[in-house]
Amino acid sequence: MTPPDSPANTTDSRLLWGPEAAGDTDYAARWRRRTWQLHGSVVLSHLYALLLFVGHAWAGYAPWQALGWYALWIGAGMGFITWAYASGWSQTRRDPGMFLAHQLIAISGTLGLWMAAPQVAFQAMVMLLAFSADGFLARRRTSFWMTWGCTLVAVAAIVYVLGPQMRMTTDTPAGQLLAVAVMVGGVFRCSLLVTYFRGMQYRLRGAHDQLAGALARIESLARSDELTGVANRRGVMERLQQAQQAVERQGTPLCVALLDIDHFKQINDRYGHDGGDTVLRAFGQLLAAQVRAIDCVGRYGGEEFLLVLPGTTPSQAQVLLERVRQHIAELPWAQLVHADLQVHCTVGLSAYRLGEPTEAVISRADAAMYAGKAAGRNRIVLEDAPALAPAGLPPAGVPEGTAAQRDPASAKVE
Ligand SMILES: Nc1nc2c(ncn2[C@@H]2O[C@H](COP(=O)(O)OP(=O)(O)OP(=O)(O)O)[C@@H](O)[C@H]2O)c(=O)[nH]1
Repeated sequence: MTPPDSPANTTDSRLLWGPEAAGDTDYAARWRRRTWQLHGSVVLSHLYALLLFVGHAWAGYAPWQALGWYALWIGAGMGFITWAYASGWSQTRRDPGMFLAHQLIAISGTLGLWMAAPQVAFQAMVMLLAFSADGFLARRRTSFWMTWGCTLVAVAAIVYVLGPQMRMTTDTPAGQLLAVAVMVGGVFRCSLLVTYFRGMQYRLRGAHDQLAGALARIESLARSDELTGVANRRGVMERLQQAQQAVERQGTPLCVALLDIDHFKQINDRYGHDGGDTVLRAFGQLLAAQVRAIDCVGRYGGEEFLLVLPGTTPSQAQVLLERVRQHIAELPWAQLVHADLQVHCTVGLSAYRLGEPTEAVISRADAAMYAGKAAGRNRIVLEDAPALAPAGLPPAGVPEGTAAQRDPASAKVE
């Protein structure tokens, strides 16, 4: 019944600890409700025990006087605990669930009855064990061991002292019925505890599943780019590092490509930030659709995308990138942004060399990409290779031809 530690919101300095002390009002309300439920179940169990002892007295197995003292003791104890909960006094104790008090009242009451009416010792023992089963609920080590220690000592002492007088009340039909009722009550009380723990287990499992789901979503968000839906820089770099490790083990090829949308600033200037965002989104989604499942597309910077292509040679990568380049040109930009818009990109491609850091392969792809920009854009440049013009397009800067031929995006947006 003792609450676990809880986060602090606003604190109540009158309290030593517990949910109210930590200012967790939701948790405090839940905890109070559960405490009252448990307390209610204990009170009902005592009432049931009392009823059984009334039966025993009525059947002549126990003196009415002993029963009276028992009822008085348990009634006073339960009254005290109810007051402690209701007044908030229990919250100032180190054991706000009053766990130990519950146990001591039950154990001492049952022991008293046992001594006063040894004829019902067997029944009292069953009840004592049932009440002591609450020991499972103790959070504090001392409460747990004190409960079990007291129970063990009490049972052993009584068995040694009253052993010869102990007997089952099975010599009359009423006694048999009472013995069965006692057993049923004991088992019922234990099963209540099991049900309580089962409920707690399910609640914990539910909370755990929710947390695991939330964590998975957070992890995925931490690695994906909100605008385009592809991996963000962190995500694509992690993927590159994983690919690098596999390549180091297996010696398979690995290529990286850096794709930079040409004259993106002018796209932004002419069609607004929303138009630019639409271009980025469509660009990222097209890349993701064109690559294999083991490849990774990530937004490396503003209008720069990084492709990680494990198991791919530079010539295979060039085929893929050429296909991507053509698909980009064929995207329905007129519907997406504006009829005048044409989008193309410059790509730098490099192949991973065994033993080098991942930054090195990216830096070569970056250098190749800048070589492509310098050579007129809209082309794929392999590291250490001359930045040739793409098939079907004259190299940028060629004086003859239209502006669109030289540089479609810039020509349209300038
Ligand atoms: N709409 C939009 N624009 C962005 C985003 N991130 C960066 N940018 C813009 O992208 C533009 C990049 O411009 P530059 O680095 O000059 O490159 P560029 O205009 O593409 O020129 P080149 O790369 O030389 O062809 C800048 O104007 C940035 O503000 C974004 O998330 N959304």
